[in-house]
Amino acid sequence: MRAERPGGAARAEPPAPREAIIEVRGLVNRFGSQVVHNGLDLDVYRGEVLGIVGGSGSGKSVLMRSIVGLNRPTAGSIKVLGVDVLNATEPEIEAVSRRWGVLFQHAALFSSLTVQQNVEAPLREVMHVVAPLRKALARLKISMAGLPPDACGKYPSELSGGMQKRAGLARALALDPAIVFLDEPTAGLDPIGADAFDQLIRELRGSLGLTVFMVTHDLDTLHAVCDRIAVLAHRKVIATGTMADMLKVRDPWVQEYFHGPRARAAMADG
Ligand SMILES: Nc1ncnc2c1ncn2[C@@H]1O[C@H](COP(=O)(O)OP(=O)(O)OP(=O)(O)O)[C@@H](O)[C@H]1O
Repeated sequence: MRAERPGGAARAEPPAPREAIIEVRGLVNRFGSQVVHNGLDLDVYRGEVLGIVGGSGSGKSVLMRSIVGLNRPTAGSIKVLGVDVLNATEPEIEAVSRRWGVLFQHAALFSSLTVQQNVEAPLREVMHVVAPLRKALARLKISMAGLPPDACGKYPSELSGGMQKRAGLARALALDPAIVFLDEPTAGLDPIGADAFDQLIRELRGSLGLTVFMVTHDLDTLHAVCDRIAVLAHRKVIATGTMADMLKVRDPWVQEYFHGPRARAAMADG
């Protein structure tokens, strides 16, 4: 929307302030003598796709697991959609966790259930949705994830890696989440499958207004899908910004990662 100046010339309105829907402050994660995070701060803004990068073992998965309640941090605070998840009551945690979906690295589907049953599971267990509606909603999510109708009756072992990821995504979308957490969504996919998955994430973000928190090593994905990148190193988030911002960061790991030949190829393809 544009406002008219008294003189008639159009003036752009200032951008709306960004709303942080995940706020991590002073996060510490220690396993025995190993300190993985030490005073980590991070904000994730509503509607953005944030890519989390960092060397192997830098604590990307531990960060994601801490936010979704699968890892109890040693210290710090985490707010998701305004809820202090480390100090909330059980009903508060249950309510807020319905508002996010998680796609784990290996999709983590129940192997003894069909795709349809996998996607129905949260609708049945969390929302107690009655069978006919549950089946219809599951079919909708499966199609939103780009799977054909005949995938509904298949077991995970009958699907390709890319289809398993899509089924995992369909399950993550089951409860109409505000936030989706993706752990290495394109790992193990061939380049065409990875591109298609990138495109799907972009489309879903656009159509559903999702906020996406994505752990990834995939430079093409960072370039194609992410609005912002957060770099984990030295037990903290050492830089956040766009791909262009990353090129200016002086840390040696960031320089090597974003200036290397693979990064140049990803930029050139974009
Ligand atoms: N439950 C746990 N108990 C002990 N150590 C753990 C636990 N979870 C994670 N770690 C350790 O924390 C460190 C960070 O692990 P994490 O899986 O978050 O790394 P990452 O950045 O996701 O790595 P990668 O890119 O290789 O997947 C690793 O050294 C790992 O061994």
